[in-house]
Amino acid sequence: MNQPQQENKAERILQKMGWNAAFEAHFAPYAEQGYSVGRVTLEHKRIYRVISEHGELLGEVTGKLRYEASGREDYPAVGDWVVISPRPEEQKATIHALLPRKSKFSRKVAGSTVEEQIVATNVDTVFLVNALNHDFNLRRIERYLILAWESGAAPVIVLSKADLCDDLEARIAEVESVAIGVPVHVVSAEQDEGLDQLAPYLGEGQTVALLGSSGVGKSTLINKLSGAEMQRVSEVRAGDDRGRHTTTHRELFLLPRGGLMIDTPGMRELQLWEADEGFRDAFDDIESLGESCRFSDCQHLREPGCAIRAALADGTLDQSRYDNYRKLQRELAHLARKEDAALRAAEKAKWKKITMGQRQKKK
Ligand SMILES: Nc1nc2c(ncn2[C@@H]2O[C@H](COP(=O)(O)OP(=O)(O)OP(=O)(O)O)[C@@H](O)[C@H]2O)c(=O)[nH]1
Ligand SMILES: [Zn+2]
Repeated sequence: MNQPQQENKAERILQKMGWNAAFEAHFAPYAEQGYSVGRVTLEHKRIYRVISEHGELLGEVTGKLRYEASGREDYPAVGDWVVISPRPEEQKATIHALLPRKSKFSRKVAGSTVEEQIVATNVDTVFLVNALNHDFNLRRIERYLILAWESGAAPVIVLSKADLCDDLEARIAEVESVAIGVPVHVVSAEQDEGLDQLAPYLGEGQTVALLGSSGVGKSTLINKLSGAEMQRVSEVRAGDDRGRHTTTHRELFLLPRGGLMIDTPGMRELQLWEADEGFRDAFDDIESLGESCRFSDCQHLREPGCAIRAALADGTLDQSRYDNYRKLQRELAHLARKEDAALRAAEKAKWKKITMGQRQKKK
């Protein structure tokens, strides 16, 4: 292959992986210094699988990055674009830096620490998958919307298992009333219905992540969109073929018809933990109603000129939506208090360690 052809091919790989002008602009200063770039598809014990124009490489971060990192959020996560120096002959790379994230899904690290753990980044669209069976729950959709808005990815509601529902119109109307302006699509992965509605979100280089409770049909949907029993099945089969395992298992993967899918275990267990902006976006209707109360510090209890109570009375605001709003607000406030307490405890422990160290030195 001649040089330009090779360059074109390399560029095509990056484009398929979601490379765009915005990332390119952030990368420009690194490019000048001769660095390459790649996207993280899997993390395992601080070893990162990275797709680059040099193919798939195993990356490790530099000591400098580790030294300068103030927490887990400064380390690469699945979906990240990373600045690398590749060693293609060894299929390895050194990771020097992360490019700024377009969006991120995070959760609190398990246990009493208050560290943020990033489970997926640079997601363009998040499918909020909800089954249209007895599990259907508007309040859960409201909760997922907070997570979605907080992440910076655009939410799309996917109502799955349409074959189990005989009142579609009513369900859709209910969902639309709590997810104002959010696209809603009805599918049945099992019956292969409605899936082409999802194609626009899966154009070349577009990244989608799935959020939804256990059993709503996320794996089934991924398998259908992959056009094959790709995800879990290949992992099971990998048991008798080690070589295959390493080449097939990824948490960020290309779909055969273009588009990328993120399916990390962390995404599947995502809980609400910190979401000021996400909360306001998800309940924009209620928040703006509250702003038109006569008193700016209205508690919406007995005050005259309360816009919220007026809306509840005339039915423009649904009581159960408002109740959930209050409930989630309390929950977030409670989490924030817990975090503050944990943060203070961590600070205290740190200072104790430092002062003890100093005392020891004096001895
Ligand atoms: N009737 C019907 N069943 C479906 C449909 N899609 C998935 N299912 C069934 O729902 C069950 C759960 O599906 P999964 O795809 O494993 O659900 P999941 O969301 O990946 O679940 P977790 O892996 O636990 O998060 C399986 O028994 C599927 O066969 C559908 O469109 N219609
Ligand atoms: Zn009020």
